[in-house]
Amino acid sequence: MASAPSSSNLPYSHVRRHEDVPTPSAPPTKRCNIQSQPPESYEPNTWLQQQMEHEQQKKLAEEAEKQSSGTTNNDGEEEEVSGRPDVLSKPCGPHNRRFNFVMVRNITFAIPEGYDVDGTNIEYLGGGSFGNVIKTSAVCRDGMRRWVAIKKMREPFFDPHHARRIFREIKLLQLMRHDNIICALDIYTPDEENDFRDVYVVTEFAGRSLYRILKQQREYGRRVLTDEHIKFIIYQIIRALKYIHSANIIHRDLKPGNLALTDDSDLMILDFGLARSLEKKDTTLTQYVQTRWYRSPEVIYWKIDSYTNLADMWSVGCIAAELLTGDPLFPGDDGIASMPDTFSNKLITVNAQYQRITQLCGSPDEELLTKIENDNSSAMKAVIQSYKVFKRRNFREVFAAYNPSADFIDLIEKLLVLDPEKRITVEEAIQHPYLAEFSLPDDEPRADHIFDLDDSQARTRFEWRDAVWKEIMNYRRLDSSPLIPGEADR
Ligand SMILES: Nc1ncnc2c1ncn2[C@@H]1O[C@H](COP(=O)(O)OP(=O)(O)OP(=O)(O)O)[C@@H](O)[C@H]1O
Repeated sequence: MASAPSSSNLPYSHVRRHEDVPTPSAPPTKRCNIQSQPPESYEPNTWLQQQMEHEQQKKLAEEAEKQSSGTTNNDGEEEEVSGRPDVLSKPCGPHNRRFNFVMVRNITFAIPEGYDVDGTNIEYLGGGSFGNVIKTSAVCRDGMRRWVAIKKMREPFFDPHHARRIFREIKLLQLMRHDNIICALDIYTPDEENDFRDVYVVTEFAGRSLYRILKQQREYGRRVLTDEHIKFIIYQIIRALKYIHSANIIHRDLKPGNLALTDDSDLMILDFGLARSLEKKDTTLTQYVQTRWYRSPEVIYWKIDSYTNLADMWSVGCIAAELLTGDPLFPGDDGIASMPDTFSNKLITVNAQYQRITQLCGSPDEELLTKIENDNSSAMKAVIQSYKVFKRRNFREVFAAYNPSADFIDLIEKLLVLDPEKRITVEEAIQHPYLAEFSLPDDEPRADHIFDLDDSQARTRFEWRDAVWKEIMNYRRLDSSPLIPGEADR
């Protein structure tokens, strides 16, 4: 494998390192006079951290003021973290581990013995439709203490569809081995087999999500991601996709919320809940799989025969443009995404987003309309033809205010192409001149085999539950996995 380019050429490290972390029991530093503007030289997360500490300071000051004026908070608001973290359960679950039960934002997290459960060191990272995530740290088998993210799955066996999603995510988090892709460090449950309800997946804490960084940029009206950061971020996404696509997997949910950035600008792709294998014909390959704003036109509008991993490349184009401008490229009306996925609803509801896409990328040409007709129906073609027709715009003019390089424009022009068959592939994108500064072909690995997710057969939710149980039982711990007490002596 070629060595990483010398750090003098790079503003940050090329490949992720597993950094040691300071002992988290140290009290958080209290700072005063924190600048509201980022200093000239900074890393995005350092700046973000400062803003968050600033906000925290303000909150603490407001609370202190309330208390001194006798107006204590009696409105029933819960503390962020509560519980009795020093009380360990009896050994339980499939591996007879002991757990602390800690309440974070009204959600009880079972945290295995050996992890840091001091409330002041636990941070709530966020929650989506499938789980809630907290950050803490743990001493690992290689002797290092790492920050970790613990995801408690939300009602994992609610129905077969949901259970399969959890199964897939767990499977992929074990199969993926790449610097820019999150992998599982621990998978556990405190439950016994006959009462198996909760699933926890532990991954290395990968930094702040790009969604948060971009949101803070907007809120503070200051661009923190430089052109160099943007290029390095795009390079790392494409480097990861090269690996993912070579394993015949489509991510299907690339968006800023699923990308995390460390202080060194190392990027990790998170969350493989919607990923699927390319080979399997799968009825859940619906139009509603990707987050709407980053979804490719062939996923939203026309038939999904040509829905290959090129849909991920469209998402990269949307993310790249958002990194440049700071704003989502095609913000649609998300409220309508909850409507039933019928043909007519799709046509009614997609209008706003469709218009935004075609205003920039142009309406389908005759060649694409013919493909749409062949893959779908003449009715579908007629509906698409009934929409207002736009000509593709000159990207250089559209983005001129942001001063992008000619190479950047050339890359996004090749990513944001309506016809997936004409869109740039990941193998082509990684060789694009825009990324030449970072590209090291010998250090852009492909997967060494095609991943078999073993998820295509129809199963009941109980069968999926059994399959997840087996995954927990058979999970092979890594050197970077948290140490199970007593394990070091074995
Ligand atoms: N390893 C990690 N490091 C840093 N942040 C993380 C990590 N894992 C998850 N997060 C953050 O936790 C939050 C919620 O996680 P996640 O997106 O996995 O939940 P979800 O229910 O699957 O969400 P969605 O509905 O988008 O699929 C997100 O903001 C994400 O950035």
